[in-house]
Amino acid sequence: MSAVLRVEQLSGGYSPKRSIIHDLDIEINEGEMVGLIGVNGAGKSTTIKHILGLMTPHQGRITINGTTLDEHVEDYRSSYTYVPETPILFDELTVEEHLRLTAMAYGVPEQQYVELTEKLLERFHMVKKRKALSAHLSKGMKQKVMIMSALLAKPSLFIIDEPFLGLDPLGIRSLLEDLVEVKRNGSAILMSSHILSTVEHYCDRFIMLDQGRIIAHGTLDNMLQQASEHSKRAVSTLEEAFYAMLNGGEA
Ligand SMILES: Nc1ncnc2c1ncn2[C@@H]1O[C@H](COP(=O)(O)OP(=O)(O)OP(=O)(O)O)[C@@H](O)[C@H]1O
Repeated sequence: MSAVLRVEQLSGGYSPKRSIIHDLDIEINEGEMVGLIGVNGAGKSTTIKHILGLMTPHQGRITINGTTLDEHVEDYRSSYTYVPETPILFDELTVEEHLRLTAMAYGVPEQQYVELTEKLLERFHMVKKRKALSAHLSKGMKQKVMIMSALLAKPSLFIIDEPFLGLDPLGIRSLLEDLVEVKRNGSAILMSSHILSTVEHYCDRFIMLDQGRIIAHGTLDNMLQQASEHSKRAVSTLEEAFYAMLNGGEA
């Protein structure tokens, strides 16, 4: 397996004098889904903004497919898609026009665009809304447009910030099933979420942040073991591990 995303000794923040995230090392390989977890303000979004290239690190190096943003800005940016927590769409474009725009930006071949678009509109129950302006969509539907665009682009790396909140149960199921397929096809996924009972079953590894530092990482078994050792009691779910690690050792 080769690393799609490699973050080495990353520190960064909003002011040059004060780092919010500290010495982060993250590696995500082809075909892996990694969950980024932590309490509000732990530094998940700040980490993601650095990986997206929206913030300049104070220290450290970030590569996607071996390339830094500074080396090849276009290669770097076209290697990932980002699904933000709050959908960002063009009000005056329809659902289909958003998908078309994504296909153009990521160089998706026409035949693939046509086939995938039909499949995605059906999978996400959006066929009837294909001609709707995004301004007229519900919050969850807007989220689905972002997700469908990401899936259409088929990048090496998916960066997904808290995807479940606006989605109905059918949408969540479709997203998770599609992410499993995305992994099977060799892409890497970094997903931030507070819905631990869901990510527990889908992520291959986890990174737990607290005050901008990694306090636990590894597979579910690794996390449970670290939390058990930390709290000196048996821990059997990711949610319990979360409490045990962050709540003064109390599970
Ligand atoms: N634009 C900003 N300017 C200055 N400080 C910020 C900014 N955005 C976030 N912060 C600070 O950075 C720290 C980490 O915030 P961040 O948004 O990365 O947390 P998070 O883990 O994504 O939280 P949440 O789960 O609430 O989304 C917090 O202390 C926050 O106040």
